[in-house]
Parts: sequence; structure tokens; C-alpha cells
Amino acid sequence: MEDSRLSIIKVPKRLRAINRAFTLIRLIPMLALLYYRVSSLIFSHKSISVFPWILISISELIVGFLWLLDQSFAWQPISRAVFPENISKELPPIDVYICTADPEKEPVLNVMNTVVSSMSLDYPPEKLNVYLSDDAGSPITLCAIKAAALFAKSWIPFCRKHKLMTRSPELYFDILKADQPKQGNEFLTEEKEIKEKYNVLKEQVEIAGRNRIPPTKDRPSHIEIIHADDMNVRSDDLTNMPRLVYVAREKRHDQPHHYKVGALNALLRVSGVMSNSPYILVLDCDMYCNDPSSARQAMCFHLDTMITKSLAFVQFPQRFYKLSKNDNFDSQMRTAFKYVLRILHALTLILPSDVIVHNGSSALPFERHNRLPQGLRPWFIWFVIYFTGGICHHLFDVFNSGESFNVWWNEMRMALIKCVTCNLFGCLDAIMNIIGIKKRELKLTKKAVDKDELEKYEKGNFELQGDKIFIVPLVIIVLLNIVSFIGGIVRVVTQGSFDEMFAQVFLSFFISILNYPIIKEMVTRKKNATA
Ligand SMILES: O=c1ccn([C@@H]2O[C@H](COP(=O)(O)OP(=O)(O)O[C@H]3O[C@H](CO)[C@@H](O)[C@H](O)[C@H]3O)[C@@H](O)[C@H]2O)c(=O)[nH]1
Ligand SMILES: [Mn+2]
Repeated sequence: MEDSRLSIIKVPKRLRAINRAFTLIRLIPMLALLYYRVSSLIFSHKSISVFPWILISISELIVGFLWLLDQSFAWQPISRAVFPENISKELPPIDVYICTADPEKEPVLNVMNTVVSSMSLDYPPEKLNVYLSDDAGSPITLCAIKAAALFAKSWIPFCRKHKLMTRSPELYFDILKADQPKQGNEFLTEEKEIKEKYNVLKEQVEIAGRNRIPPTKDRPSHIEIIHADDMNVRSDDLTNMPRLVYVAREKRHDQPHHYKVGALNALLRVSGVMSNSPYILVLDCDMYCNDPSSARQAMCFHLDTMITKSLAFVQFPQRFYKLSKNDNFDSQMRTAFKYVLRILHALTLILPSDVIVHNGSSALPFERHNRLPQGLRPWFIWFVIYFTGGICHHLFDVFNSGESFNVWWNEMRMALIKCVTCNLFGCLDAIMNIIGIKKRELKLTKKAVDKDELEKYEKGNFELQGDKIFIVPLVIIVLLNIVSFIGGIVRVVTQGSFDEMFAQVFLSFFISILNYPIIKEMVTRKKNATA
């Protein structure tokens, strides 16, 4: 019985015990500080000013609440394993939905790589139907998908024959080639041939791209079957391909189109008529399936009768490729994938995707502008325990997932940056939306790579060129901390008040060195501007 299971869940007991210990270690100072804040207010100390006291109490309450929510991830960690080889039932059909919206912002060649990689999934081809929704209704994309289907006719058998892991041709030829095993002369000759064919596809897409026609706001729908195999083809034939369909839904300038959701709705209706598969795999135009067995892996959950009753969807983690060694921006998003996602199942509620590790530093900076009043001194130790406890837990978690000190450092910086940029503006946006001041809008993210930005990123330099509204609070926080640090040092030297100034000096120093890449970029920009 044991051997025929499709998936198992393991609970790492040692990790669970350590996580719980850290939670308790921080819960005690948290409660002590809560008591301190409230009691000081009620039995009114002469030394406290009520308004800042209330402000800081509220901010600590918020951090405490977020921290408490965060503990649910640590409380019951799990890891999963799947066994697709144990699937004994016949595999059900899948419809793959890929959405693209703009050939300028979303390079067409990359979209074709997503299409080709999903067509090459290790899944019976007669049970796979790939639909591309093109919200731009662009002739470039239509032309490119035809060329991509032709290329797939050679690429898919090549991948199957040599059991390749990387099924996106761009990635295969570009960065991951080194990972593939070399398999003799025959393999190398075939690989050379396929590379030439890929170059032809690249060229065709480029030529199609020269013909720039501005998108129209009004157009009828356009649905075209790009490839469909003969029903009589044997399913074990290596050259067999999934069905491929191009869909550009109708658009009218006075009708809301509801962005990606609208596109998915249109795909539901089109695929409902053509294939009507019971399972749907949704991909953005820049997502490659980096493991050809991923659809089979998902079926390990969907076909398990014990699980299906309470299962709505299976989510694969989204990872970025071509990460630089430095990874200054914490783009690998370790916390989201190794810490949060794998334990989400233990919860019945899903949290926003931008979950960050709160190490307490977000509330403490408020404190640094106050000198330590006499009454605070005995309580100061609780701040220290809470703060260092958070840092130690985070450090442990990073090392436990096999990462380096540098990753820990970058994650801390990004957690702080997110607090004053995307989290702050995300909250403001949501509030304005709820009270009706601002309409919700979706801005398509740019997927094309900017050479200068890439170079900076690879060198480990920070990019301060984004939206000013994001940069300003960040720069202010960094400058404030530098000023605060210098001011603190001056007072220690001139007044000898090290005891009182310790918190200010330490925290502002810590935040300043944490944000060293930003300071470096600010100085470089200033130099370049004056040169
Ligand atoms: O009118 C539109 C706008 C967007 N898209 C497609 O929607 C996808 C996501 O858009 P993108 O700008 O890449 O959004 P991101 O913020 O990068 O994507 C994240 O956030 C989206 C909105 O929450 C999710 O749908 C995505 O899966 C998630 O990766 C892309 O494939 C677009 O082509 C359309 O099809 N039609
Ligand atoms: Mn995206």
C-alpha cells in the first residue's frame, strides 16, 4: 500500500521544535512590552508624552499582529514528495492557457518559448491542448506562433528522444546547456541541427516584428487552430504534438475587457467547445515549465481520491532564472517559496503573495529618535530579546534552507525596502480604492530586458531609476538613519551620553550598513550628475 502512494507529506520534527522555541522566545518579550506600553499609559509616567507613546504603541501592535500571523508558517512546517510513476489510472486531458497582451512589452520570441515549452511537457500529446490568448490581436504573434509550431515539430521529438530537462529552447541553448548530459556524436549532430532550426525561428519572429501595426481598440475575435494531429496517429509516436490554438478575443473601446481575467474567460469558452478538458494549466507569457513532468506531478494530487475532495488547485512556485550571484534584490524570493508556500497547506487561509519575515526592525526605528528615558531602561532588555530573537530565527531559517549569510543580509534589506515601498503604496492604493478616490488599474509589467539595468544588476549595483514615488521614501529613510547615526555619535562624544544614545546609534548604524548598496548608488549618481 505504502509503495503505491502518489504523494506524501513529511513533517521535519527538529525544524518544527526549533521554530516553536523561537516563537516562544519572542512571544514573552512581545507580551512584556505590550504590558509596558499599556501600563505606562494608564499609570501615566511623567516622563512620557502621550501622543508619540500612542503612535509607537499602535505601530508595535501592528508589527506584533503581523509577527503572530507569520508564526503560523513556522509552527507546522511540512515538505512534500510526489511519485508520478505510481499513477495507474489513465491521465486526464489538460488545457493549457497562456496569456499575452503586448508584443512590445512582452517579447514575442519569449512568448513562443513559453508556448513551445508547454507543448513539450512530458504528457500524452493527444491529452494536451495549448491555447494562446493574444490580447493585442497582433499579426506579429500570429505569424510567430505558426513558425513556432513548425519548430516544435522538430524540437518535441528531440526533447523526448534525449529526455531533456530544459524544454524551453531559449534557456536550453542560452544558459542551461551546461546542465545537459552530452550523449555522443549522434546527439551532438542532432543538437546542431535543432539549433539551426531555432535560429530560423528567431529570424522569422524578428522579421515579423519589423512590421509594426499599432493595435486597434476595436476588432472582431480571431480564433485559429495552428496545429491539430490526425486522430488516427498512434499515441506512442514521438512526432505526435499537442493541439495548438491561437485566440484573440473581440475588443471594443467602450467595453471593459477585464485584463487577464477577461482573457481567461474567453479561453474558457473557446476551449470548452474545442477540447473541454477537466484540468487547466494557466501560465503567464513569461513562464517556462522547467520540469517536463510538472503536469504529471500535479496529477499526483488531483488523482488522489483522499485529497481531491478538498483540493481546488495545485500551485507551482514561480522562480526567476538568470539570477546574479549577488542577488541584491532578493529575487530568488526564498522566504516566499521555501518558507511560506510549502507550509501554506497547513492553513486554511491564503495570505498575500508578498509575505515577508518581520524581524521587528520595522517598529524599532521609531524608538531611535527618542533618548532612552529612565523608565525605559529595565524594559530595554525585552526589546533586545525580541530584536535579536527575530534576527537569529531568520538567520537559522536561511542556513537551514542551505543558503548563505549574504542571502540573509539581502533578505533583511529587501524586507525593509518593501515596508516603505510596495507594502506602503499597496495599502494606500487599496484604501483609496475602497473609499472610491482611485480606480483600480492594471499596468502590464515590462518583460523585455534592458541592457544597462541587467549590467547593473549583474554587478550587484542597486537601481534607483524606478518610479520616483517608490524611491523618495526609501532615500529619506536611508538619509534619516545616516543623520541620526552621525547626530548620535556627536552627542556621545560631546556629552558622553553613551548609555542614553546606544539604541539610536546602534539601530541607525545597523540600518545604514544594511542599505549600503543604496547609499553607494546615491553617491555614484550624485558624482555622475556633477561630472
Ligand atoms: O490585458 C491584459 C493584461 C495582462 N495579461 C496577461 O496577464 C499576465 C500577467 O501580467 P503581468 O503584467 O506579467 O503581471 P505580473 O504582476 O507580472 O504577474 C503577477 O500578477 C498577476 C496579477 O495578479 C497574476 O495574474 C500573474 O500570474 C502573476 O505572475 C501576462 O501574461 C499578461 O500578458 C493579459 O492577458 N491581458
Ligand atoms: Mn508577470
